[in-house]
Amino acid sequence: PRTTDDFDYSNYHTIDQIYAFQDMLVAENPSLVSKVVIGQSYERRPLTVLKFSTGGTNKPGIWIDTGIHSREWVTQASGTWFAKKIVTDYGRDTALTSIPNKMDIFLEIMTNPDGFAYTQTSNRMWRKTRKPNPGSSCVGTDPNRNWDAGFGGPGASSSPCSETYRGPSAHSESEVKSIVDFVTSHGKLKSFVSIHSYSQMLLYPYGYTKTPCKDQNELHNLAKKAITDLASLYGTSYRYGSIINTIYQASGGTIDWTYNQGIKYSYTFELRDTGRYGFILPANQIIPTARETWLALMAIMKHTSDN
Ligand SMILES: O=C(NO)N[C@H](Cc1ccccc1)C(=O)O
Ligand SMILES: [Zn+2]
Repeated sequence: PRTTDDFDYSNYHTIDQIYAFQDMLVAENPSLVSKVVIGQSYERRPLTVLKFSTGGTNKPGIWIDTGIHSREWVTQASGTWFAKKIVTDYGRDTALTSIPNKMDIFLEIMTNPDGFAYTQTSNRMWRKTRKPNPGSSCVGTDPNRNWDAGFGGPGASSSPCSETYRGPSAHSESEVKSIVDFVTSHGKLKSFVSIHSYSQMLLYPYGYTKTPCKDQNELHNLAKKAITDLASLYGTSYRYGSIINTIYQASGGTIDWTYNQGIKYSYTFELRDTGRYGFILPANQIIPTARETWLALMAIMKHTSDN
């Protein structure tokens, strides 16, 4: 496609097509969108973040990532649609326009590019990173267990062959450490949303402990509002609650770390479906999934912007 207007949002794309999309979007919208490279993957692919900003310095920010688990293809596809939605609605939709006027939005679409490339060439069901593990024939670390939040506790594996291998140490994966460094240096993120599939859930901290997070009531009520907005479009029903109570115990998870950094509005989405297709969601569900999820994201971004 020559422009992001004729990019096919209703289909899955290759890693190169998604990188090219990001560059096209920046080129078409230089006053709103820029590309920040926050690091490199193990195989030296750039970790690119789209920044949506109306300028100014030291503004608060909102972070959204998709594709941290590479096989969850509807999330990178939805992230692409979100990026186009922001530039389309800015200056046209009042609710959206007020967000970048107050806060920068950071969107990392390809958060695990090595794993994503691997799902396209070798194993569609690949989840982890692609860094080899010394002393093992098994490759990769689960980037949703590698964060320094209850790291190494119950709900992660010490075996390199496990899908939930936590890695040799917290932040050992460059795909994770690059975000850690970005979050730390930015210092003013108010919301952090990490998007996975599947199960149709909206989850907030904690996963590593049953202890309720201090903002549990507010996060629970906001989650309820967000999934109600989501359901208003096609009736898609989501469950919501803390990670440990809603899905299972998991240690070293992304949003447990971001929440403990003081980023109050930390959420994980589990997009469609509930298991009929699972990670192999038909492409004709990409746009409906992106549209309904956007309503929930708008609820979270509006609440973040107002508080
Ligand atoms: O894998 C997915 N979804 O794709 N999420 C599950 C559950 C989860 C969600 C959020 C934080 C920690 C754990 C996982 O095992 O990582
Ligand atoms: Zn996942």
